[in-house]
Amino acid sequence: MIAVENIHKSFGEAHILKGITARFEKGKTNLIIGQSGSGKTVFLKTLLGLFTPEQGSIAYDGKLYSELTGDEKRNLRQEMGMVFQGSALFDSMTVEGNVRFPLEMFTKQSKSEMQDRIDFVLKRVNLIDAHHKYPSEISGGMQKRVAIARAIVMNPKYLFCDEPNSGLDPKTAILIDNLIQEITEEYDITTVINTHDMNSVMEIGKKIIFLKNGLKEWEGSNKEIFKTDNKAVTDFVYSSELFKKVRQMYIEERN
Ligand SMILES: Nc1ncnc2c1ncn2[C@@H]1O[C@H](COP(=O)(O)OP(=O)(O)OP(=O)(O)O)[C@@H](O)[C@H]1O
Repeated sequence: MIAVENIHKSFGEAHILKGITARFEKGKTNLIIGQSGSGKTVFLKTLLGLFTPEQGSIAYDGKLYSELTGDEKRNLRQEMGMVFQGSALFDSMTVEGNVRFPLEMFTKQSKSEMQDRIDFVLKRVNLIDAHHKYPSEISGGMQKRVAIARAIVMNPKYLFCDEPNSGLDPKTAILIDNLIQEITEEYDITTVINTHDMNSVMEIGKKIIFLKNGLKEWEGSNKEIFKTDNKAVTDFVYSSELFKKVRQMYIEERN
């Protein structure tokens, strides 16, 4: 579980995060949604320890980040997996090489231990025949699977995903969402996902934090988001005609 209290982050005069308090639960897919520029990426990077907030606190499973020693902070970083927007694979490395990279960087495992772990995580993300291919030789959906395999190879307690669906067709996007959800539940990971994708909200939004202008405007689940009368949330969720119709049907059914 990650508990955030009153987080503020500015860049010069620009006050981006204006006092966010939130909890991200273990074994759940926690989604951060909000319009472009609302501060989602800055928030995610702050949770990852890439940005230092000027005010407020973050506790990882009860341990306050500000009270950790340098070694403890390094250990914590190794417990964090990250799936970047656009996969961010190393083009010059094979699928296996990409997944091996964190193991070589951060562990002293033998070659055979590494190979066992690589085989295990690639199988877990349903990539069996792609070990020796290069990123340019596989599809976008397969690249995401490699990025997920690389993110979980160190057995993380925390998994952060920035727009994991960007660039994927809707069907592949749902498969990737479901994979992230299954892995989160199976390994009891605290997963935080930044997304614009309303399909993701509906499919895996077990807990949703809606940001507006650097503040938490609303929180709830995918079931609750359809019932809310919060105008900022409904404007965001129902900006598409399809979702407007879904809401209308929901309201008609309710009456
Ligand atoms: N390193 C930085 N230095 C200065 N300003 C920044 C920095 N990173 C982000 N910002 C500003 O913070 C604001 C919020 O940006 P952020 O990337 O968090 O938005 P977002 O909600 O993730 O948007 P999107 O959905 O488009 O990715 C923007 O105005 C952006 O210009």
